[in-house]
Amino acid sequence: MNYIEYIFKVAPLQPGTEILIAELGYAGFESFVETEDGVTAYIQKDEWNGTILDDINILDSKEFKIEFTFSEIEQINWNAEWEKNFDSIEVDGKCTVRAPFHPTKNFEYEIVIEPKMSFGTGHHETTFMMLQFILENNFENKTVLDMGCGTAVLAILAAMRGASKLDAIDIDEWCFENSTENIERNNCKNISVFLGDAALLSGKKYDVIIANINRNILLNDMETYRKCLDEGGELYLSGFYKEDLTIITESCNNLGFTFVKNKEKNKWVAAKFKI
Ligand SMILES: C[S@@+](CC[C@H](N)C(=O)[O-])C[C@H]1O[C@@H](n2cnc3c(N)ncnc32)[C@H](O)[C@@H]1O
Repeated sequence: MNYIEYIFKVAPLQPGTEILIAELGYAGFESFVETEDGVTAYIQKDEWNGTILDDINILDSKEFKIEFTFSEIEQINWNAEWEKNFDSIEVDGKCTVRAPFHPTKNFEYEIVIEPKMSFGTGHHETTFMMLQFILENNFENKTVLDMGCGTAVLAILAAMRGASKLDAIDIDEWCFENSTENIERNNCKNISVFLGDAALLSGKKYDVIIANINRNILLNDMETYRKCLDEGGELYLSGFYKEDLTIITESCNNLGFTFVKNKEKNKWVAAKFKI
């Protein structure tokens, strides 16, 4: 499979690189290697088009100077790239997310993720805050949907926290395959993975829905999430910026959800709602 490789030089390096990676991730770039002066980002050639950078706001920002070149490259050894660039993370002293090549750590919850090209290593603010929510709340004997599962890291932690049965759904074939591998690797036998979108949810019911996707998809699929939850159901959302919390909350309120609390990290938000 061929990829398009973008080499970005970013000044000032931080927070420019961090913001750029977040925006590229949401535009569809699938893997990032941080370099001394910026970041190299990859997207599969068949998912690339010439307008891919049109919505990357930081490129128009006067605060940062960003230069880039791009070219087509052939197959990449992702594991070698990740081994060079991926550190394990720790969440609130209770949970670690690491790759198979990291040494084992003595945490209450140890998640092993082969990240490859799927989103969901815990490094992104939205994943991190959702992991925090899962650690802080009761998942014992709950049925859970992880919508937009990426690597399935959220479903895996929810399973470790006692959820009884889980569905993990992603629209991206690579994420579907990667989630399947990660679930097996973490020995979570009660998680089923599906390739698709909210259309798969017709007639389904859960106690908890976790969805870290993006503002527009969350708004679009909110009514479907509502239909999948009964009284007492919980909804955890992320993948949107601080300024979008109002519109997300309004959409939830219109469907009968009550806002419970939110978290903020850099410019990202995660929020909990209840029905
Ligand atoms: C921001 S990532 C989150 C991954 C992981 N849940 C995490 O928290 O790190 C969003 C994921 O949603 C998937 N996605 C995008 N649109 C979707 C849709 N309409 N339905 C289901 N999944 C979708 C993407 O493929 C991507 O893996």
